Amino acid sequence: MSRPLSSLENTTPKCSDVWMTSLTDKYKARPETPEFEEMCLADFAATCRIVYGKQTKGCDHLESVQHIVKRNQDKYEKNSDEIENAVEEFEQNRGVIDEWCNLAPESEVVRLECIEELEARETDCENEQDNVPEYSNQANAVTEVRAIREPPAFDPILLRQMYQNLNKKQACVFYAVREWCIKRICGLNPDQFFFYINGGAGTGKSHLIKCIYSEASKILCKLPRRAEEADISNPTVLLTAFTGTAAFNISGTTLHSLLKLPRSLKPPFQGLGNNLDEVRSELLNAEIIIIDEVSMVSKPLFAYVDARLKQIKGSQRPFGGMSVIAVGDFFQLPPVRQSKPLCVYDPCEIDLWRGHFQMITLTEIMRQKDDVAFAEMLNRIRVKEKSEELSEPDRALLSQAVTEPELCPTDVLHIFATNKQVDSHNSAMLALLHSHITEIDADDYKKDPQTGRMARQDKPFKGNRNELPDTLNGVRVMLTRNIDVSQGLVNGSFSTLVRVISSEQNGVAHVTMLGLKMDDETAGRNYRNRAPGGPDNLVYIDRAEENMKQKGVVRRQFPIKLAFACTIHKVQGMTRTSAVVSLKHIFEPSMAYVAVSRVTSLSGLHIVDMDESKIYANSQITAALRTMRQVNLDDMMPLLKITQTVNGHDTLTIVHHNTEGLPCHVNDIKSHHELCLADVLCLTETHLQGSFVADSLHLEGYTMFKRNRHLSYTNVPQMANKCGGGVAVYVKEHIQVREKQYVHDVTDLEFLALKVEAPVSALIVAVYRPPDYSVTSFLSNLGSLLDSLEIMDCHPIIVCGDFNENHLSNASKPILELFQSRGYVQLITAATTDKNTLLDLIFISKPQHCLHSGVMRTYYSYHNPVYCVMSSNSP
Ligand SMILES: Nc1ncnc2c1ncn2[C@@H]1O[C@H](COP(=O)(O)OP(=O)(O)OP(=O)(O)O)[C@@H](O)[C@H]1O
Repeated sequence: MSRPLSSLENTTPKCSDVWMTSLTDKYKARPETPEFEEMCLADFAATCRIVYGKQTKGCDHLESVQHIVKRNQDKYEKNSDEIENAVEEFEQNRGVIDEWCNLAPESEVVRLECIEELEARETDCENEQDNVPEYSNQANAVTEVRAIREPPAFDPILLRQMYQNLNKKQACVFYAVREWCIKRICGLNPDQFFFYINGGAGTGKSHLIKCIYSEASKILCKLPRRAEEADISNPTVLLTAFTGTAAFNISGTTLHSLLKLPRSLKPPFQGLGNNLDEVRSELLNAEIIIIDEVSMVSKPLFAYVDARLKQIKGSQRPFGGMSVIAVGDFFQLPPVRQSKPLCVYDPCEIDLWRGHFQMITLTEIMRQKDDVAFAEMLNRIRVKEKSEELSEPDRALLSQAVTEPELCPTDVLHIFATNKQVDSHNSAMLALLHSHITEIDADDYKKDPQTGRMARQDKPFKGNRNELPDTLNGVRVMLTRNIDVSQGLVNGSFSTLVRVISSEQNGVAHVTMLGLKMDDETAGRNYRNRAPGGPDNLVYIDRAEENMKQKGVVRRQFPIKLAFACTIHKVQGMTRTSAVVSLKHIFEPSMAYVAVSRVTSLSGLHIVDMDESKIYANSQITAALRTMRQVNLDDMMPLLKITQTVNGHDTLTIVHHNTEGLPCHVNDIKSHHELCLADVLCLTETHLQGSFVADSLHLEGYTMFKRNRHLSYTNVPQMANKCGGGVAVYVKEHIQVREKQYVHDVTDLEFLALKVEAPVSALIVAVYRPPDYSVTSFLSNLGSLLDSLEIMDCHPIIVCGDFNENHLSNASKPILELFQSRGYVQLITAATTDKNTLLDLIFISKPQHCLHSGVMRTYYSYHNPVYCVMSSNSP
């Protein structure tokens, strides 16, 4: 090998001393001693330092590498043998942990149980996803496909009551989504929205989303469609939840089954493959997706939903361009597998939350609304930090529920933190209530290596599934699988085992079906009366199949387990009148809150093993929600906001609404949060007939004035005899008012005039012009009316009503022109109907008296109400 360049540069061109020996040359020339004879080149290179001529001169510190290594080993690995022995001993005996166990036995038990519980939850979760019914597997039951095709059929009467019961905050959200849908069908292309509906347990989140789902579906089905691409019956709103229980609770479907999500969410993303066309044709019309129990959705699952919707919709916009309503309470149970909740930022995961979602918080507790003190206490413990103490009043209230286990009612659900506690309670209850217990063996099959067939085993393998007690009357059981989500036969449904059906196989009785009385009477309709012996209204379930951990073994067993007690993780979303809750071994934030908030009143709650330190929230959630953007919903209920700021003593609030039928909508009017703020409520299209007024039409605190259609037309019989029309005005009882029954020279006009004398003096007239009533005749009669009002010399004059003249169109507006020619101003500027037209108008002779005006919202009429707030102090 040649010498280094630096050395060659110092030689003459004729110099022949250009070569030097390499490592190999030195190896070849190594001493012929036994030590070097045996040495390979690698060892030689590693242990023998190559010393060049120059270096040897005057160097006294030459030392072999081997020597250095040995010296360092002695220095740093002095105790290595002892350490190795100690580790081995520790592995064998776990001495340190045992020592800890001696010091704090209770904590150690809890620690071990928590590990066990977390493992169990992870298995549960796998089962959860595993058990989502497959599209093709259910030949004879109602399948998930049908659940999608046929939207949840809510009873219309019940649904109407649910709309009427919406509290103010719920109603604001409902109207916000409703308005978005109206804009969508009117072609106004509103922006995609991402709402997160937050709220403690029982604040009515599920109630609200059922209402939103129904209303949005009703409106969006009017969207123009391309017939060749989509079936009109396909859903426009997807109602989903993470768990089967939550899905059934809202009559929806699980996210997994709807979007055909794979069991493992690990990257890379798995597309729908051959199923894409089928799923796309079902979901192409969908505009909004509602996801309930979002607090249990992990970030990877959320990212999968986003990717799946992008694929289905063929759009790269977030969630494929669909608007999303995520619903849930992050202060309740978190996602499984230690994943961070969606609202907590994690730089290692795809974040679809922070940039998109805006929050709406429901605060009024509806579940415990008859026990307000309890409800308010629940709201406080929901967000209690670990370092905080319970306040004295809250401690006192909770202590009313604290009791001893032996004093608790045995027939109510017991809720524990760990599976071990649950199993022990279930066994104890079984022994207490049932003296004779037999077990239903699992049917286990194993692949025969010779025939390749699955052969039934004489005896079942031991497994992690419970054998079931064959004993009748009163055994409480819970389903452990999603048998049929659309039918409410889901993992976590409670029931009582009532009947066991057997048939003989090879001379041995073999249990083939179990008859259950479901706690939820609406569950399992299609599974009833399947057993011989006539209808008994029981829900019959069959054995379900699952792969066992042993390779090639399949088990067929009834997917139920004892349920005198259950874990806290099974009760999220449940409402009970009574429950026993143990706070022992609670191992996660929010568990205590979820458990104690299931009951409707404090009197139904029995707490055992009270431990205040177990009641705490996850501080990461508190921090994340504090900084989340809020949706501003003030505009949804403008009158509510205004009446909080004005002084009711010297203002007069006038509302007009075309009711499209007073008798059928009077309950909607009574429950409307803003209509009841009107001092003068003018209603058109009352559809009333005759002089009799039913009690139901009475609005509390109001005096009613009315004029039916047939009295309004003297010279136009075809109008007088037609159904519909009619005007009524409700005036608050404290207001001094006189009806102007006979207004001079005015005929053939549907109107009602009142003179208000205090607190604000005004003439108020409600008018209705039917769309088929000639404009010329109407204008002539309206002109006469305005003349007569002028003569009364009382201002301001307010004429409100449905004039069926669209003030948002470019067409001529003769009615507006007539009013303007008399000096009136029209106050309403925004659309008032579901077709984006402005038909409901308020004309005022002295606009300076008007403080506020605008459009309110309703759900039960094609028209929205309009309002104006008048002041007596205006110039
Ligand atoms: N506006 C309402 N009027 C009357 N009852 C209501 C209303 N909202 C909710 N409820 C009732 O209150 C109870 C709790 O409501 P819901 O299940 O919707 O609450 P939630 O917020 O979803 O609770 P959780 O977080 O525990 O699942 C239910 O019985 C429901 O019917």
